[in-house]
Amino acid sequence: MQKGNISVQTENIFPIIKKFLYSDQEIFLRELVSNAVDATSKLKTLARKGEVKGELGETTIDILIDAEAKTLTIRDRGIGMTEEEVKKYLNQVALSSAQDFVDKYKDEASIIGHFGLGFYSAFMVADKVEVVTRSFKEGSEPVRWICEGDPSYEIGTAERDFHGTDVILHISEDSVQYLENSEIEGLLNKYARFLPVPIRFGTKTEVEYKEFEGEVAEGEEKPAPEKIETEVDNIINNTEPLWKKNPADLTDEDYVSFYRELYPMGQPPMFWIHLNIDFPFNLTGILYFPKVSGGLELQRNKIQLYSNQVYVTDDVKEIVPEFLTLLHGVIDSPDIPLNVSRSYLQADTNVKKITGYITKKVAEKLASLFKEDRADFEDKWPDLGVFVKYGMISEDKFYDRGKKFVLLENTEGKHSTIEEYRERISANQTDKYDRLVGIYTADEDRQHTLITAAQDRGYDVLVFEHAIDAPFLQALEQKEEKMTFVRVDSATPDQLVQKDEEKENLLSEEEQTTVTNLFTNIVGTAGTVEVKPLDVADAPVQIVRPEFMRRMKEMQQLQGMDTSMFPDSVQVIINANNPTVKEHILAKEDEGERSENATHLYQLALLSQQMLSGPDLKAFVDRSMKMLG
Ligand SMILES: Nc1ncnc2c1ncn2[C@@H]1O[C@H](COP(=O)(O)OP(=O)(O)OP(=O)(O)O)[C@@H](O)[C@H]1O
Repeated sequence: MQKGNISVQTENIFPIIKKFLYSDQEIFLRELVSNAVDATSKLKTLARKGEVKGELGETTIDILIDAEAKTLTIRDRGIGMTEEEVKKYLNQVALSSAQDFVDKYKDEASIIGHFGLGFYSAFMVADKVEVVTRSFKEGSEPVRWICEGDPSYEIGTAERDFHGTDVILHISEDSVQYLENSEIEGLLNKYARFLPVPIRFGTKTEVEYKEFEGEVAEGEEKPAPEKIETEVDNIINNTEPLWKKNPADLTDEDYVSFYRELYPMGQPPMFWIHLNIDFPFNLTGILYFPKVSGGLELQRNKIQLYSNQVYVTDDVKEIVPEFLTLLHGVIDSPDIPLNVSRSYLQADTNVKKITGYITKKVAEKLASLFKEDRADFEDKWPDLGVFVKYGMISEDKFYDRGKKFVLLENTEGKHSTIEEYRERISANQTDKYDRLVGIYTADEDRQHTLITAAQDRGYDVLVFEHAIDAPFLQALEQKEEKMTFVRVDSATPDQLVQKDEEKENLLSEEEQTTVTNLFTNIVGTAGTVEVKPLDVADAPVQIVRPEFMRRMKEMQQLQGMDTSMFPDSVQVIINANNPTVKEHILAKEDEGERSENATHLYQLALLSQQMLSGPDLKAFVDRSMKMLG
């Protein structure tokens, strides 16, 4: 054995690396298996060029645990290294890159990817690393290199009858979990699932039943099938994941079964996009549209990021726009810098281009679905809507594309694009300021009375009942020309779309004052009272919540502010022109009867919006019975 000293200052590297990467210790396996894959791929490339003498033979990578010797070995049959190369790559490259790493990240709190640490990460879990390697080059002698993590190493001869490299980790006391099968299997599943070279970890038993094939004498039963168990290699990875294949060669079933492979528990996706671009950056992948009508949060963090089939992370926030994190699937790009900090990543021009590209592809896919089969698109809208609206709210570019296919649904289940909607309502729902007024409900059942009243006026009532709808209609108001939205309960039906016409008030000034005072007494602090000349056919008492005030309050609630101090700004509108007001209130001489009738009308208005409960509701029911009797 020859001894030497590694040329860089490594004495102090261990504590720093261990401290930095403690929580991410497990990436050592990804790094070492990636090196093994690289070495194997390089050999295959050389073989294709005719630069390898003799047969290539098996190229499978083995992961071996020896619990007794406390070693974990990563064995490849790749290009291997000569003694010179070991000295060059392991002593100089690997260890000096570790030094670079420490220099670079000393002051950096967050690190993404951790690539660039490579071979050296072995020392995060091992206190001694042994490498036995033999170059594919003809006449190469096997070499053994041993390093215990300090600057000294040993190099000498070894036994090995095939080319490639064994990296033998003598696992340290505080990392013994890496000697357990289940732990290693879990890590391989996470990081190595789609690596391009087969990776074997132990064996598994395959069971087969063989039917009895001999003669069965008459009256005798055929013997039960024979159970045959065979030990076969346990290859843990799929070397040709779907996203690397040519979309033209794939069927829908292929995509669906790949989705199942990624998310065994999930519902089948609605559709997908196969991404494939070489220039100006390299990116492949498949993005699936899940059914998102349920909880939004459940859907997140389902996109996995790969770099040349090596799993990197499922935290893709910096790479795809926020709304696209609702999608599922895989993005694979060697062009996303992985060894840098997040802030750098956000500013990176390649990442920006990738983000733009993905957004564009998603919008194009939706646009083509919309164009090709509108009926199907409408069927999927309950799941798609949230996603499209979210995108339109959060990305200007997506808004411009999305406005062509975003659908507004009305209470009759009819869907229209913004343009179609504009056309449909412009005649009847343009107000005196020349604005188009969209009318919507947030709760079809509860606001049924109000919806009917609006429809009686020929208004179209949209359904906006998802949490995303409030910011969405705000976005429409900002971006669309002369368009505004009001909820059915924001004004009396005739005032939803403000027209210029002044109505005559059938009550005298004095009568109006009497009615105002009477109702103010009854309503108390629950709201303000106003007497207005509405249509004769409109209800005598109505309750409205002005749009602006209600939205303000909702917004504050959304931001987690305590709004209990602000009363619900409810307005009680008395329809001066409804004959009931005259007949059942003003015409009554008896104060008590007058007040009782007014209370009854007020409670009817509350009831029609499901705002009546408790003792008030009981009083209302009792009074109704009495009236009937
Ligand atoms: N299993 C292996 N077979 C052959 N050569 C290897 C093997 N592992 C490492 N090497 C050599 O050692 C060098 C240093 O490895 P290291 O993992 O530190 O860096 P890297 O692979 O070049 O880059 P990265 O930092 O992305 O991992 C490699 O470039 C390669 O030449």
